[in-house]
Amino acid sequence: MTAQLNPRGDVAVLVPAAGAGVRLGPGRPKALRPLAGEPLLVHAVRRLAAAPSVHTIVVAAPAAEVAAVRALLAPVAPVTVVPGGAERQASVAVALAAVPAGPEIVLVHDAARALTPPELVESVAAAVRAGHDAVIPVLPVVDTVKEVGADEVVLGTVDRSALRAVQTPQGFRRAVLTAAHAAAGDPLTDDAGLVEKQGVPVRCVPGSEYALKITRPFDLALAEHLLATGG
Ligand SMILES: Nc1ccn([C@@H]2O[C@H](COP(=O)(O)OP(=O)(O)OP(=O)(O)O)[C@@H](O)[C@H]2O)c(=O)n1
Ligand SMILES: C[C@](O)(CO)[C@H](O)COP(=O)(O)O
Repeated sequence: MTAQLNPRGDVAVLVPAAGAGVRLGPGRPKALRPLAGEPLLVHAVRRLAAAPSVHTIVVAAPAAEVAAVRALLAPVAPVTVVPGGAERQASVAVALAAVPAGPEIVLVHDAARALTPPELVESVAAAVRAGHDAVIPVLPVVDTVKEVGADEVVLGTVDRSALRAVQTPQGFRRAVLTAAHAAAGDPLTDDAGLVEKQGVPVRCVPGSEYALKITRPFDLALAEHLLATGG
């Protein structure tokens, strides 16, 4: 059944989904690869559409797959599909430009984080609504972290108490994200990085283990297991 988005919602979600998935190995663009019989992107969009605050979803698809992605997502939720760029940052910029007037909170969410629960979408949006201009979900770093030289010899042990692993969705007041992308230079790996460069404080909220980024084959196997066991 096609989900309905909330016409009174205040959140637009941009979904960069144009990556190749090189680290996953040869195959179709990552967002279109199957997870328990459905493309990663379908899992991701279904969960976004289940978040009550979401008014708009814009997907940046691989340029050659725009028509296919429109057809794929039509039964899932009403979404806008645009062609993505060569870098994640460019894909986000194209999607941002396609957001209609209305939503004043914009979330950016990797298609590759296909099992992200709607509750995380809501908690990030709520933190922006509460007055934080930029919000990221984070998890503590669980391993010891070493700085290593080019010769693979350890230079030192990093104090991990101040480190966090960063997930998506990352949430922003719309004007803040728009300004950060307008000022962007060389591509960065996340949108909060662009906002940081503008001097805007970025607030952390608790992330979710289910928001793992499916990057390597092990991650896909883990996601399959999580789905099979009720994730
Ligand atoms: N030009 C790009 C590159 C990445 N992405 C998206 O950004 C998210 C995070 O990127 P990542 O998981 O690293 O995906 P890939 O770039 O596809 O991975 P790889 O580096 O292994 O090719 C993904 O949903 C991916 O589709 C995008 O929209 N446009
Ligand atoms: C945006 C992101 O998912 C936050 O962890 C991450 O930075 C994407 O990085 P990648 O190198 O493109 O996987």
